[in-house]
Amino acid sequence: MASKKEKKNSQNGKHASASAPPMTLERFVSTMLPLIDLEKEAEITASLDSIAAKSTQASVSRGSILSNLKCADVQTGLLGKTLLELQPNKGELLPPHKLTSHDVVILKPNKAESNSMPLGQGIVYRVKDTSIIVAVDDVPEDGLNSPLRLEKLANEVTYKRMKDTLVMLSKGIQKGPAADLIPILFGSSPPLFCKNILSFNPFNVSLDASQRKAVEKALSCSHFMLLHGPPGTGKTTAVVEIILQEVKQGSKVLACAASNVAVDNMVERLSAHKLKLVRVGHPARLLPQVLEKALDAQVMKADNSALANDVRKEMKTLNLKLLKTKDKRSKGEIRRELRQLAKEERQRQQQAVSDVIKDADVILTTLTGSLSHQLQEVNFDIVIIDEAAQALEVACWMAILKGPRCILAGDHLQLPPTVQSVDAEKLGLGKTLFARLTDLYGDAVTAMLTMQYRMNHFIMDWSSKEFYNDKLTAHESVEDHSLHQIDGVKQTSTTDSVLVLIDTAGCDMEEKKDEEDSSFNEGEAKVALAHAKRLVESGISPLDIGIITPYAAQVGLLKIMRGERKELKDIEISTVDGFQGREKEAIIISMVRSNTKQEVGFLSDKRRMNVAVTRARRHCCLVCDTETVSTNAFLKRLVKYFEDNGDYLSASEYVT
Ligand SMILES: Nc1ncnc2c1ncn2[C@@H]1O[C@H](COP(=O)(O)OP(=O)(O)OP(=O)(O)O)[C@@H](O)[C@H]1O
Repeated sequence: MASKKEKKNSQNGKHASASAPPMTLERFVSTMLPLIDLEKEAEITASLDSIAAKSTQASVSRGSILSNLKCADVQTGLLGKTLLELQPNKGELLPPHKLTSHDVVILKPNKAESNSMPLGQGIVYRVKDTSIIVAVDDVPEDGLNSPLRLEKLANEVTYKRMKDTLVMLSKGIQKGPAADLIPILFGSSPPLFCKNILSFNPFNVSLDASQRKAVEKALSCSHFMLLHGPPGTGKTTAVVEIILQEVKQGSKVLACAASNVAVDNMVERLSAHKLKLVRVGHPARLLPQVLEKALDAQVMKADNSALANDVRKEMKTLNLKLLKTKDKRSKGEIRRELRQLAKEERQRQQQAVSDVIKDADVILTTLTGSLSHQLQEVNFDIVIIDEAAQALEVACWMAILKGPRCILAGDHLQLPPTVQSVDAEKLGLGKTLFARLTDLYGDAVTAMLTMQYRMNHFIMDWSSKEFYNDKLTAHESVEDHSLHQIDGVKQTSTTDSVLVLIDTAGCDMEEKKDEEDSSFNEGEAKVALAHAKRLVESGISPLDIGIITPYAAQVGLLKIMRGERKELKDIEISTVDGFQGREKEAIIISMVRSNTKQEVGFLSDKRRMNVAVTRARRHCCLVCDTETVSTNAFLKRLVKYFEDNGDYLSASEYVT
């Protein structure tokens, strides 16, 4: 039997069949509204406890509360935010917990009742083994010297904004800047492109032919375009060029992605150019290297902010005067003056924000961020969404409604966004706009990038044939690169090979299941670590090696089995899903499934295997039971490809 999670993920592999009726705006809104609620509930159940409803003790044991902390440090400096560093009151290490960077948290006295008022609210900025740092707007006046606890809050903003967007879509937003675009994205009128394809002078002179074509198509689209970027083909490079060209033509651009990291990646790439960039988002959620582009940083430098500061100083003096004044009438006058100044301070602050936003060429934010209050009244000439195939369609609409044109960049043949609710997934929440528009309009609206800059051609060819109609070409700088060409690496049979298949069939390495129904395979873990050790012994840096597997339980097992072995400490071990968008010189894939029933579970989701194999630059090693996995036709082709084009080894050679 496939596990619940596998069933959920196998749904991911399906696109709407050609015969499915095209989605209408009305059906989209009515289908999605309840699914957003389902997803919100699933997220809360999965990672949080409803704090009021459940006991604090239960939350502590599930890790959504960190208790018995002390405030070890208070620092200002993160663009006006204060960083509180909290450490365990007893012992050195924080207990196991589920708080991660960017979570919204509240701070309470350790013994406070579960429904008591918090001392403050903030965003988790950093999590270390020994402490957790939280960014808050205001330092609590007292309470920091006593034991504290942190509680994770459900981040309901995204869900609320998605619902607001659906309501806007259903209620006459058709009059807004995206009025003409909306019916096109639902298939009721066709998208247009300028007849004369615009030629352009590239800022990046090394753009390849497919990237140039994609930029031309983007510049000439009157409504929307899909930029299809298979692994390593320079999708973000093309997106950056499109943004630069649009700004050159006088457009105001909104550039978004679902994740903060992907947005910051665009900010970093654009920073080298003379552009007025503004990154909208909470400073605690931004990478340190892009902080100077943050809205808060630029607002602090604005004239109106300086004036607002002067007003605040004046208010401080008046407040002191108020304390000393006894006369009732004078007190009344001071209060009136204070109210007036408070109003002025607010207006100047708002003016400073809107000046910075108005002056910007490009605003960069997450899809959720595009509905933040600072952007409420702001419209754009074009909306560009990177990693659009990893974003929920509803989330994309938050940004799309802000402009008459949009470019969606992504690859629907890699993994889609994770949907936590099995029911919401089944009912279509995970179907992306990118995939839907590919089904609806296909090549007419798509520019595909075809030159890839990551993989040796042996690694690429399988993916190219299986997914991209054999259209990919490896750039000469990578097509034949192999591990032994890296400085300091010995030439051995392992570093010479690009593809390696290690077969566990007949080696007594059956899978097992943990209590959460996730599969693991001890024999395979041993083999994967042994192969990693061989690579390290040949001189490959452990930082250049990744071990990836579809199963969370196998990740846990691999980490336990690696233990304290120093030579393997820096090897990254992760699920395939957690590795999307990343790369390593050498990738070892542990497929896990090995059983007499010949079940392959969610290994059969083609997109997951596409992501797994295409993370590797120079060396890809597949560890699997060929007998079990070959029962699936797609996996059988993968195994055969490795057998035909790489080295075939038996797992018994690794575990003598
Ligand atoms: N025209 C080009 N000439 C040389 N190198 C390029 C070119 N385009 C992209 N690259 C290189 O290819 C790599 C991948 O580029 P980029 O990050 O833009 O790709 P991506 O498609 O967004 O990545 P991913 O596959 O992770 O989604 C980068 O190292 C980039 O410098």
